[in-house]
Amino acid sequence: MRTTGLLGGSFNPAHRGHRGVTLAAIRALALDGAWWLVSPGNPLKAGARDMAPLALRLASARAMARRAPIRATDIEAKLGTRYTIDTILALQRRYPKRRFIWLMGADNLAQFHRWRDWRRIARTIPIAVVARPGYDAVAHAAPAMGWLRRFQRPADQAKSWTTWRLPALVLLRFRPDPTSATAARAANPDWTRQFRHQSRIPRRPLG
Ligand SMILES: Nc1ncnc2c1ncn2[C@@H]1O[C@H](COP(=O)(O)OP(=O)(O)OP(=O)(O)O)[C@@H](O)[C@H]1O
Ligand SMILES: O=C(O)c1ccc[n+]([C@@H]2O[C@H](COP(=O)([O-])O)[C@@H](O)[C@H]2O)c1
Repeated sequence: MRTTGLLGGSFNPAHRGHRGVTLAAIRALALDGAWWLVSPGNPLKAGARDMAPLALRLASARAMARRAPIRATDIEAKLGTRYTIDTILALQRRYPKRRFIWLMGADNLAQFHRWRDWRRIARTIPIAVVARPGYDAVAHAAPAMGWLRRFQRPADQAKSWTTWRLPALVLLRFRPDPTSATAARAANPDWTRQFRHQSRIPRRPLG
């Protein structure tokens, strides 16, 4: 049984924080690897004016995932899903022999109650939340935590996540990484330029 972490995101662009927290989560959860689901469009960010085209965000994610057990994918575009609940159900159907865990940063936990069918997501897949600088208090006070807290598992048992009854939530704390795509865009507003020539290269399918 292969175990895979799923990190959904805009990756506008991908940065070292994505790579660092994914590698740390792979270790903490004893995963075989992780897939980055580069979103065709976060439903809560519809109309964001500085959102680069999917092909360029995917190219940046592939570059950042290089030489790591991480696959950067546009699988949501291929599946035709945009809402996380639909993506998870489709992936579980398509890969019945694989066990998935949903990874997200603490900032996303603060918004989680606004996601479509968020309680159903928690009943469908275990969730690992990664601490993010500045979001500790926000995450603990997150509206979704009012319901999720009772399903929280100790971080020192994280490696046994495949045995957990759902819902199950674990809060992982590594050395917090302050990197963000907002800061990366501010430092390099023209970041898409370096990926323009790579964005049409096809990749082998997920195994
Ligand atoms: N430095 C980080 N520490 C912990 N989690 C992170 C970090 N950077 C990104 N993530 C998580 O990775 C996922 C995808 O993030 P996303 O692509 O939106 O990057 P971002 O840096 O949060 O972007 P932006 O600054 O544009 O909001 C989210 O679950 C987010 O919480
Ligand atoms: O399903 C939803 O309603 C939903 C609402 C907001 C965000 N998400 C997902 O959350 C992930 C993180 O998005 P982002 O833009 O914060 O990187 C990404 O996979 C989105 O598709 C999902």
